[in-house]
Order: sequence, then structure tokens, then C-alpha cells
Amino acid sequence: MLVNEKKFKSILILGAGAWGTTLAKLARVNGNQVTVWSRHGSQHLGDLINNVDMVLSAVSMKGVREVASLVKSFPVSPHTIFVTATKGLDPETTCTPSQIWQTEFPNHSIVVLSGPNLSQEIAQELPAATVVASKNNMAAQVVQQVFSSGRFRVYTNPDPVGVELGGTLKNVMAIAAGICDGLNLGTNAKAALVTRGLAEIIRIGAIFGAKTETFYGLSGLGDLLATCNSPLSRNYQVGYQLARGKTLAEILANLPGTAEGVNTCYVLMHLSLEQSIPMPITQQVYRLLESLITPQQALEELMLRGMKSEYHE
Ligand SMILES: NC(=O)C1=CN([C@@H]2O[C@H](COP(=O)(O)OP(=O)(O)OC[C@H]3O[C@@H](n4cnc5c(N)ncnc54)[C@H](OP(=O)(O)O)[C@@H]3O)[C@@H](O)[C@H]2O)C=CC1
Ligand SMILES: O=C(CO)COP(=O)(O)O
Repeated sequence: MLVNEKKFKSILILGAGAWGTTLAKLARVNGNQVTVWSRHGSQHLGDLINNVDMVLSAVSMKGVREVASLVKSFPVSPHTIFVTATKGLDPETTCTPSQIWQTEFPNHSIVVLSGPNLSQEIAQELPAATVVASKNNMAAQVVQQVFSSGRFRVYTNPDPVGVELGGTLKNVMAIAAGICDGLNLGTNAKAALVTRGLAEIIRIGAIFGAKTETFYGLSGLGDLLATCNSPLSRNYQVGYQLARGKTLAEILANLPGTAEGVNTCYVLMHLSLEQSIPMPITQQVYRLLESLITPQQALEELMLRGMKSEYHE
């Protein structure tokens, strides 16, 4: 759990996708020594992991469990901080990525990095902000120092699961927002969808023990706004193209990278049924992904739900 005081850190990034390579660039700005590992690369993970200050996982959700157990098979310094930047949920256990890493490494500090961070904008050196959250504030501060620069403002937060869920759950809402724009439903509809989406995210977050106020911050509302309003978002693109008549298979075959909202939506539907938690927007996104209804029918279902107070689901 100890945090060492070296000025420049040695950082191993797992996953050479869009986000892993962008985070590597951000960490190098401050003079840190960064290595990026990919399962297709020539470097052996066991050789790279020995004695690094920080291991940052930017693999997509489908690889987290496998990569975490691979890392565990090598000796890791007790001082190494684990950082997770994945935005998804494990289909088998509904665990978040940080919960998976913490289970594999119970004596290490785990930090979540999440925020309104479309990697293409950050790679172009446009300004952005993010959140690093941990139960161990000192570890969060180390990660804050590693990534902070004139182009990337990093805040700490003590609610890792809340920060992680903000980034994960908004992906389903981004699919819905893409559908909204693909159908040309207008600004009022989009504002209503995003606002009710946030209410749904907060309701789901409560099951995981996340703090409500976390969802009003950068990793919640901030990321929801970014992803629901940008054609750069893969999740938004899934929704937009569904509304324009493409099939999910066609869309995913041509998508540049991962749209985690698809898997997250399936995990949430399971959770919704198992625990009787109302998730009206998620439910309509699920039906659309499964081709059970048309986008127009999904809209009608949402508009004609029973009347209720704004404070209720
Ligand atoms: N791109 C963005 O703007 C942002 C993305 N994120 C999140 O970061 C995560 C990664 O996203 P992104 O980089 O865009 O996705 P990409 O699809 O570009 O990259 C995914 C990465 O995960 C790796 N991976 C997948 N499965 C495995 C496995 N079993 N073993 C080893 N590596 C694996 C891939 O390796 P390989 O190439 O070998 O398949 C690849 O390096 C997602 O959860 C996403 O939501 C968060 C913030 C911003
Ligand atoms: O998480 C992201 C922005 O914060 C990236 O969004 P997409 O995964 O939808 O591209």
C-alpha cells in the first residue's frame, strides 16, 4: 500500500487500443517512463511488470478478468498501484473492473480513472479533465500527479465505484442519445433523455453503494454530456446507426474499437430483472439491440409510460 516518492514513475499500460495509447502519451508529458503492453506484442508481460510503480489497465471489459489473472501469475511489487480505465461490467458477476482488480490484488491500492475523455480529442491535445478515485487518497494523488498537465486537469475523488459506474452506465445512455439524434427528435427530447438517463444511472448506482453526488461530477454528468453529444463516441454511433436502419451486427463490424454500452446494457437488463429495479431507458435500448422493437416503438413506450412524479422512476 505504500506510495513511493520518486518524482518520475515507471508505468506499465495494459492494452494498446485507443485509450491505452492516449493515456501513455499523457503520462509521458510529465517525464514518466511508460511502456505499453499488448497481447500481440513481442514483449513478455512478466519482464515488464517487475518493479513498476503503476500498472494501468486500459483493456476492454471482455479482457479484464483474463488480463488481471495473467498479471497475478507474475511477481508484483507490494508498492505497485493499479489503475483501471475500463468502462464496463463483468457479465458473469456484474462486478466493476476495479472490483475485479481488487479481488486479484487485495493488498494493493486500486485507482479508477474516468471522466469525459473522448480519446481522439485528447490525442489531438485538446483540453480535458478527468477523475482519479480510490479508497487510498495518497494513491489517487500519485496518479493525479502522473497525468496532470496544462492540457489534462485531474481531480481526486474518494468514491471509486461511483466514478467507475458514471463512465460505465452513461454508455447505455449514449446509445439512446444516438438513437434520439438518428431519429431527429430535437433538442427538447435529447435534454429529457439525458436528464432521465442520469436519474436512472443514480438509481442503478445505489445498488452498488455509489454516492449520489459522484454522479453529478465529471465522471457522471460530465461524461454523460460528452458521450451523448459526440459523434466521436462509439456508443453514440451504435445508437445513431441503429436509428438509421443498420443492424447491430453491421454496425459493430465497422466500428473503430469497442462500444462497451452494448455489453453493459445486457448486464443491466439481467440486474434489473433479478433485483426488480426499474430501468426504462436501458430496457428500450436492450429491446432495440435485440431487434425486438423499432426505434419509433421504443420512443412511444418511453413517452406513454404511467404518469409519475419526477422523483420516482
Ligand atoms: N477510447 C476512448 O475514448 C475511451 C475508452 N475508455 C474505455 O477504455 C477501454 C478500452 O477502450 P479503447 O481503447 O477505446 O478500446 P479498443 O477497442 O481501441 O482497445 C481495446 C484494448 O483491449 C485489449 N483487449 C481486449 N481483450 C483483451 C484480452 N483478452 N487480453 C488482452 N488485451 C485485450 C485490446 O487488445 P487487442 O488489440 O489485442 O484486441 C485493445 O488493446 C473501454 O472499456 C472503454 O470504454 C475510457 C475512456 C475513453
Ligand atoms: O468513454 C468515452 C468518453 O468518455 C468514450 O466513449 P465511447 O466508448 O462511446 O467512444
